[in-house]
Amino acid sequence: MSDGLHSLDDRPLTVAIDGPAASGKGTLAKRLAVLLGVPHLDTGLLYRAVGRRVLDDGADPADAEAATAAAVALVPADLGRSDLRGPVADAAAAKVASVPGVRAALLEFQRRFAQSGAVLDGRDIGTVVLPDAQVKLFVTAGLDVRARRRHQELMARGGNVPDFEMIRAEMAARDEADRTRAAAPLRPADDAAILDTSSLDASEALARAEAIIRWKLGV
Ligand SMILES: Nc1ncnc2c1ncn2[C@@H]1O[C@H](COP(=O)(O)OP(=O)(O)O)[C@@H](O)[C@H]1O
Ligand SMILES: Nc1ccn([C@@H]2O[C@H](COP(=O)(O)OP(=O)(O)O)[C@@H](O)[C@H]2O)c(=O)n1
Repeated sequence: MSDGLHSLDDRPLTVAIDGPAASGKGTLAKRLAVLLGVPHLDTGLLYRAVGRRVLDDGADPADAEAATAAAVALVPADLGRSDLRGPVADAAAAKVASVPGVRAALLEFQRRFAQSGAVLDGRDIGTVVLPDAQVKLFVTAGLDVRARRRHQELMARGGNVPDFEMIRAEMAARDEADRTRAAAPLRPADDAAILDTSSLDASEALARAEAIIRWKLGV
């Protein structure tokens, strides 16, 4: 564990990071986990993997029964698939994520993962998965900034990349669906600190997050 960064009480240190698409929450979560010496779980991968399973079965990711069955059948190897990124996986993930049965099936795994301390990033970590997390961050950035980051990320990965306008429109639609769904909508927890990374690079965002954590933990 990093110098002086430890839990407030006897509980293992848990950090909940939520925010919209490509706000930088995964990059921050990964770096914070290294800093704190705890494991990191990218919970978006769970929904992406469920979406892929439904597509493999030739079903509609919005079909609650098919999506719930896929979530129940999820195995760790699914998270290592190479086709979990890109517009098709994005859309499928957001559709299965609005199904309550899917969310229920994934909840226990996420909580167990955090039992000995962890950093989790997603949409409902501070509100539903780990409501008692010692530190909650809501990472955000302007839509244009986020769409540019995702566009560059996909370009660097190679292959067929949708143009910027398309990425921006699909991202706005997915954010809206995540914010307005009935089941665990995307919103900051009441006790979350808001971290806007629009004009911060990844190192600056990490430094800001570390300062927030030190303040929260009083160290
Ligand atoms: N603060 C930042 N400034 C600039 N680019 C960033 C920043 N944080 C992340 N990125 C880049 O933006 C893209 C999306 O970041 P990521 O952490 O995957 O976002 P999220 O997990 O919120 O979807 C990645 O290519 C990442 O390298
Ligand atoms: N804790 C979570 C994580 C992801 N999700 C869903 O899964 C989708 C993909 O999440 P992600 O974190 O991988 O997406 P990006 O922010 O990387 O674009 C989101 O758009 C949500 O619909 C969720 O509902 N709850």
